[in-house]
Amino acid sequence: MKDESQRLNVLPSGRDLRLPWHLRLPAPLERDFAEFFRNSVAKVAPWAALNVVVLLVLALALELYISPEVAARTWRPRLLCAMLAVATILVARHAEWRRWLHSASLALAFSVALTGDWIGMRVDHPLAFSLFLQTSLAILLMSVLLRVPFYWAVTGSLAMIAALAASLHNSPHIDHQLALVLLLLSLASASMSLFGQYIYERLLRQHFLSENVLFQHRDELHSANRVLESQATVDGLTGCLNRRGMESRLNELLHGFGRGGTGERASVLLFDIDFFKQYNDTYGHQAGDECLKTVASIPRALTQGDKDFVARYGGEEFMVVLANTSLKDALVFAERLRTRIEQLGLPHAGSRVSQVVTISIGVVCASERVSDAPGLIKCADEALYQAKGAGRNRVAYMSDQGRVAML
Ligand SMILES: Nc1nc2c(ncn2[C@@H]2O[C@H](COP(=O)(O)OP(=O)(O)OP(=O)(O)O)[C@@H](O)[C@H]2O)c(=O)[nH]1
Repeated sequence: MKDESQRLNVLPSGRDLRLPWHLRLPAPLERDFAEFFRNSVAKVAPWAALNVVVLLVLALALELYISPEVAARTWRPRLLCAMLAVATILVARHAEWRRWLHSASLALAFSVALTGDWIGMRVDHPLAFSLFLQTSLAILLMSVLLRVPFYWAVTGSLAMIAALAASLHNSPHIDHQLALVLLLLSLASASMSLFGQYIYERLLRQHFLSENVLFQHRDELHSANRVLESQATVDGLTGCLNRRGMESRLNELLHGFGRGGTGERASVLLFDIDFFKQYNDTYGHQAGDECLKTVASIPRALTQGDKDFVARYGGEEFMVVLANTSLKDALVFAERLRTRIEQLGLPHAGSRVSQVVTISIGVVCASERVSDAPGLIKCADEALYQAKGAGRNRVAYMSDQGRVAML
């Protein structure tokens, strides 16, 4: 019972939206998410990188304030950071380079952190230790502004704090107590930013999953609609258009032909299998179905234009519409169709006109006189009726003047 309901419920449900605590999604979704994430990061990366440049300029101003000598010694690492920030902007701008975006962001964050540590070790000034706090700043930049994926951010933060600890250990100006305070401060800001990063990425993944499920719903609905649409316009037995499909295609094709509309001249052929009732009576209804399928396959194979089509008009009555075709050409087509079906040689013992299955055809071409679908069908029907009356297995047509004649 449960299996049955699962089978019927092909659309994803709310349960598919649940996200595990570790945030990882199944492999194909994870790949799509990575792409989605990079694109979302790309939107903020230029601003984040610009932010870095502004911070570097402010840091330079601070150094100049401390001593121009300090600034003179630190321009190289600052320049490297600025260059990396600009590189990050460039990477974010090109879709094909974006897969390097997170690596570029991490490189930038490391440079910011290491620059601070490096300068801090060399500046002999009580304010020097503030430069060590760039590790915390870099972690914040990386996690919040540059949006490095959570697991990368955790690894990157640990590496930066380890680098900070090593720098502090080697710095002659900073005593152990101050070093511990700096480390704890960095750890505290790193945990805060990582927590924020975790929440942010969770929300982003949730949003991505919801969108994904919505898209799946939309695709399922589209394909269901396509199936329904084709079921509504195609005849199940012969695969031709049904009457509804025929009417809409014919109206679309003619659309105001002869009255300044966008439609074009078309010829309509209506044909009917001769003595089909007797065929059914002689060979049975199932054989009758097979006969209908075989007969329908001939005009379908003969029509070539994109806009031409074959429709099952009624039980054993079919319609062929030839777009942009004159009456003369339509009559050539009709005669070829009649001959091909006769040449199939399907035995028809009940027929009074032949030993094999034959058809009668009525043809009309759109003109100033008749240019709409109902008018053309009526004329083709009238010609078909006369073809039957004249002995069947023949083509009759209605001229532009409205007279029916035999081919
Ligand atoms: N096997 C089968 N027979 C069908 C189908 N649809 C309609 N028919 C049969 O087609 C026959 C049509 O009979 P009529 O309208 O008298 O036409 P006819 O016997 O071909 O006579 P004429 O058109 O005057 O030559 C009927 O016996 C219907 O039962 C179908 O899908 N399958």
